[in-house]
Amino acid sequence: MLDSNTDLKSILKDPSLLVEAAYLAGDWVEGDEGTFDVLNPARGDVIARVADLSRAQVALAIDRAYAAQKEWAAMTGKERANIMRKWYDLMMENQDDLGTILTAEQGKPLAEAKGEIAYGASFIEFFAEEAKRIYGETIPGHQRDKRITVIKQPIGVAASITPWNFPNAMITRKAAPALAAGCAFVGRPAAETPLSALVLGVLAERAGIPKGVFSILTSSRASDVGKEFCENPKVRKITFTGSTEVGRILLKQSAEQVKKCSMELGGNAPFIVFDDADLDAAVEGAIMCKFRNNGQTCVCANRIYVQDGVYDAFAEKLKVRVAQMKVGDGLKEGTELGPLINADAITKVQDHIADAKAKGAKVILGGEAHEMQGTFFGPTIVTGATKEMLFSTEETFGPLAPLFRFDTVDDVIEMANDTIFGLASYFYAKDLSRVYKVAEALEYGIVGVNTGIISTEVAPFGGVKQSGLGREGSHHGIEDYLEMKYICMSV
Ligand SMILES: NC(=O)C1=CN([C@@H]2O[C@H](COP(=O)(O)OP(=O)(O)OC[C@H]3O[C@@H](n4cnc5c(N)ncnc54)[C@H](OP(=O)(O)O)[C@@H]3O)[C@@H](O)[C@H]2O)C=CC1
Ligand SMILES: O=C(O)[C@H](O)CS(=O)(=O)O
Repeated sequence: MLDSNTDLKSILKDPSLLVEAAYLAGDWVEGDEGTFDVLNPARGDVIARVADLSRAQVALAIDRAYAAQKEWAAMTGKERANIMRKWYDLMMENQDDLGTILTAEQGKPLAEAKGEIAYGASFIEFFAEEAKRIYGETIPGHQRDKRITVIKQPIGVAASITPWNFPNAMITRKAAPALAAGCAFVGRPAAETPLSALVLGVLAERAGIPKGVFSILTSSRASDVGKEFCENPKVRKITFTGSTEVGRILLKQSAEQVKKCSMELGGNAPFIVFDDADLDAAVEGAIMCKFRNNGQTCVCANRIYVQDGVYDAFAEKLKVRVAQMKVGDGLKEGTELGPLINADAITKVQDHIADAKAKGAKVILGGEAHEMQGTFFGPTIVTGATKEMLFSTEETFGPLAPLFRFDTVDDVIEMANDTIFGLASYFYAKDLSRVYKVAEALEYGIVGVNTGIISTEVAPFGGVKQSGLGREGSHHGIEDYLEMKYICMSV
């Protein structure tokens, strides 16, 4: 475990995986703007000083990506797949170290961090296989002498901006389909979590991904990098995961050059427990769904709706289970809830609790900063939640579970859909006709039925309404990196 006398390198099996230079088109470079600090959220101390690239360096990476992409796209799908497969293997061989680096900079418990590495790697494995299956089609001609063929080609250079909450998987979920399609990839990781991104560069280099095809561009100036990505004509695709607010900025900036955009934005997931649900299973599902990554996940349950007849029983069972959850340093054995990412995250949780209390909600568990101080916060449950409270309209992004009471199926569908967001939703019920009715009525891109975990590389992940554009993962995920070309031939 990391303590104040031990640096991060010393607890890695392969210390060369921890790098502070940026990976600019196959070269490891210093930042023209110096360095910026990476903190361990569990302790608040500096664990690395990472290259702070200038906008000109970002532009250079794009130039090189643009040049390298042609040769990468010219390879067969199988050639690209073989290199990507090696990249996947290296990630899994180094899963422990990658997990340790992730926990040290992001805070989530080590078991969860290792789980994220396997999840992140699964996108590389999956899309490496898809590289061989980028099929076109033939369409019967509209005239006797016409033959119509449709081919799919890589868009070109894809630029990605990703958040701190899944510092590995949010990058691989974009880079893997991009590379499989034959695009080059330039990625800017969140300033809070650049180390998990840079190690992907180390392993990409070891796997033999050609210079220029994959870059990790660390910078403390998110908006400068975002502008370069959107304004540089050599970038043809913008892919983003993060808040709806920043998504809107990137969409506006991309409009000038009509760039293709994929947006995986905020959520406000309803989690519904009907009176015929298996309550114990619903409690376990709610815990996984709400407290995964300490609530800092855009598919986390944000509003928990419980039907009148089982409300009190569910609240009591949830309280008993959540009270047992162990809060601590993610690198410490047995920790189930790590710290939040920073002080702003704590403030947001506190604001949501204070607002709910002022409007009549009752805190039945937690509600206060944890005894460990810093950015630790005790898991919290409030009852008597109503639509006037802040968490009805805003993502809390923290360990707060508000319980709303409802009466009928129609009531809860109306409440669940009463939001600008539409990413993930969940419900627990047994009655089959109710299951179909509710699954169809929820205005969300993802519906979990009798499960609190829906993330997998084989399914299309994404939202409707202001939760985003496009889908990531599954065979659909590669389409966002391909252009369709129709060839009309007269014979
Ligand atoms: N969909 C999801 O998975 C996520 C949703 N969110 C939601 O957003 C809220 C705020 O979290 P936060 O991390 O601040 O999310 P942001 O949307 O602000 O950040 C996500 C990424 O965008 C970068 N960024 C910020 N501003 C710009 C800009 N103008 N141009 C280009 N890139 C930019 C950030 O960089 P930097 O880190 O350097 O600021 C980060 O890499 C959360 O509470 C949650 O509700 C947050 C994260 C993930
Ligand atoms: O893949 C996931 O489970 C999530 O994408 C993480 S997030 O984007 O919902 O936060």
